[in-house]
Amino acid sequence: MNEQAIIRFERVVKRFGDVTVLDELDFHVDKGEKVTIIGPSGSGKSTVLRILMTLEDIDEGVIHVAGKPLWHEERNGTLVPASEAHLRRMRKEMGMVFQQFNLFPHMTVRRNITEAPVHVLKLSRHEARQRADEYLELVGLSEHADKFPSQLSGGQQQRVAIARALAMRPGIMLFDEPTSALDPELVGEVLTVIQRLAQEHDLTMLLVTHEMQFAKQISDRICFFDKGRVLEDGPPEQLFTEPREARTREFLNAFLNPA
Ligand SMILES: Nc1ncnc2c1ncn2[C@@H]1O[C@H](COP(=O)(O)OP(=O)(O)OP(=O)(O)O)[C@@H](O)[C@H]1O
Repeated sequence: MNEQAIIRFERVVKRFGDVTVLDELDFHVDKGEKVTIIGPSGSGKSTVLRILMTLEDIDEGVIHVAGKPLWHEERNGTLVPASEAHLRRMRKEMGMVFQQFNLFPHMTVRRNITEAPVHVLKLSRHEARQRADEYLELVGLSEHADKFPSQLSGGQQQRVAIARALAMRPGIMLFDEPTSALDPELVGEVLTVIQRLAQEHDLTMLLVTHEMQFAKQISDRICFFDKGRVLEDGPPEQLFTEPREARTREFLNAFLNPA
């Protein structure tokens, strides 16, 4: 067992009806590690992130986040299903950036960022505003603070979504295909922000992306998912150039040399 792990899945099963999406998944991310999940469509990549954000529950197994069970609580030495209060506490450990930016359309950019710190962390409006401005600067959008999301490009909206997640100061950031809804010319600005975060901040990052070149640059480790399990993982220089498994090779060949 890996004691460094800040995220640890142990024999996690997730089913949707008759379909087993995660099949006794063992998976971990160490503190400070940048990990990218790649794999075929339907292999369970997004489900892993959605389970971590408590948007989906699990059928079997145990997940630990920051040393505590996520979907369970310890009562009298045994694990029982987590209460809503426990899930709320655990959610604060993580921030998530979705494919669709999910900003509140009727709020300004700054307000989008201050809402959760005020309501969840109980910061004063003044503190939350200062914090919002700090993160808007980090994502290069200070001059857009008073605009509404519809007045921004997709790339800018996604950078606001990143600032919004960071404003909760989570130890772990989850990115679910953060550039796949963007026009190609807007992908770079979002990747640049994520890359800067990876290099300059002491965050644990777990990313699902089809941007292989980017994954190679920022990741400490790549996990190849197949049928709800990690088929193989390794540092990018190894996994992209000398994958051990035939399935990984097939996937990478099809991906890097589409017909
Ligand atoms: N809420 C749901 N209800 C029913 N089935 C679902 C639900 N969410 C996901 N699935 C199914 O679970 C499987 C895994 O989905 P998931 O989104 O995790 O795959 P993925 O590896 O992220 O794929 P992609 O690269 O296409 O996004 C898919 O077959 C999907 O159709």
